[in-house]
Amino acid sequence: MDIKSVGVIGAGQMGNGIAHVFAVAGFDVMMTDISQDALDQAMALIRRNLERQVSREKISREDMETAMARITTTLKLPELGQTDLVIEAATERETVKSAIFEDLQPHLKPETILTSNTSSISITRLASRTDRPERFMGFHFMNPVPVMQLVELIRGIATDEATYKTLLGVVEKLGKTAASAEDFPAFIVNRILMPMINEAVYTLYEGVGSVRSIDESMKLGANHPMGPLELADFIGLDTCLAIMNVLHDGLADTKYRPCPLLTKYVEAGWLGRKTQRGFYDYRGEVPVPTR
Ligand SMILES: CC(=O)CC(=O)SCCNC(=O)CCNC(=O)[C@H](O)C(C)(C)COP(=O)(O)OP(=O)(O)OC[C@H]1O[C@@H](n2cnc3c(N)ncnc32)[C@H](O)[C@@H]1OP(=O)(O)O
Ligand SMILES: NC(=O)C1=CN([C@@H]2O[C@H](COP(=O)(O)OP(=O)(O)OC[C@H]3O[C@@H](n4cnc5c(N)ncnc54)[C@H](OP(=O)(O)O)[C@@H]3O)[C@@H](O)[C@H]2O)C=CC1
Repeated sequence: MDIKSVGVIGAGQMGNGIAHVFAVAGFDVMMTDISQDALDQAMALIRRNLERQVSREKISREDMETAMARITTTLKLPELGQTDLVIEAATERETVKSAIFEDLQPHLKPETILTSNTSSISITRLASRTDRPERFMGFHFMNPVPVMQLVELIRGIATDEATYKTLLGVVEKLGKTAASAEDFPAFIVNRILMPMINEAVYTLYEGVGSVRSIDESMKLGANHPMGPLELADFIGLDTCLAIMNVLHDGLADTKYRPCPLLTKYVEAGWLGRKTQRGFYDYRGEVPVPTR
């Protein structure tokens, strides 16, 4: 199937990055969210990130303006029904995602491919609640989307070969690299990355290191571009906790139990960069550790 138009659901950090890369690659993009504020902020952020690419001579100013013109926003989810490919990038909660697909379904063209950018939730289960499990896939971008090369492709049990091949072609058109993962909790990247982040939180919780010493250790001692706590703040602590819960419930193994300190931060509403406070406080000039 030839994909020309894309619908993006959720204008958070992933939704805006996904809209950005699809628009630059020449697709028409329609983005929706439940809040007009989120849509406005996302458009402003896309412009800022495109400006950054122009200033680093990654794209021309003309290409930037063409890309911006390809993105439209709407608060009306049904309007996305006419797009060729839908990418759901709303909050990492199964009830939220299922409700979105249920609301969208009556408005979909028969041939539209449905995908979810979920970090961890069963693709087979999400697909089974739609009218097209054979045209449903996990389409997992990494953060920040304009920079990260990888896209995980996750087939549910019913996904057909034509859908998989279509998405492989889309990834190629984006100039990114696809990796196939089987549909088990958190797939590949987060199955490995999230227990490491959770372990970093335990290391903090048990007093083995401070926020700063843990992050410095992994940056300078293991050559990670960001320390694990800095990365957790970057991803969003709510998302990290949601992924750990999916791993814990889905694999029924205590080695995946979320650290109580991670839970406490989320309960406080300290979700990382997006709320300006997490393992670091971002409200001042420079980030300051909160423990
Ligand atoms: C949770 C999940 O489900 C899955 C996930 O996504 S897990 C998270 C995966 N992501 C990571 O692990 C990210 C780890 N961190 C990094 O790789 C780096 O710190 C980083 C790329 C985010 C920033 O790198 P940095 O060197 O500190 O910053 P900076 O110099 O500003 O940026 C590097 C480049 O990216 C570009 N960039 C950064 N953010 C950008 C954005 N949002 N949009 C466009 N370009 C961006 C910069 O312009 C810069 O480009 P050049 O190489 O052309 O100069
Ligand atoms: N953060 C990361 O590093 C990565 C995240 N992901 C996955 O991407 C998805 C989005 O994550 P992320 O962008 O970080 O999360 P954010 O919290 O930044 O954004 C989620 C957005 O979805 C909106 N939303 C919530 N419910 C609905 C709805 N019913 N319809 C439309 N929009 C809705 C939220 O609005 P409001 O704020 O008003 O609730 C918010 O704007 C999750 O599934 C996550 O696991 C995948 C790869 C990396």
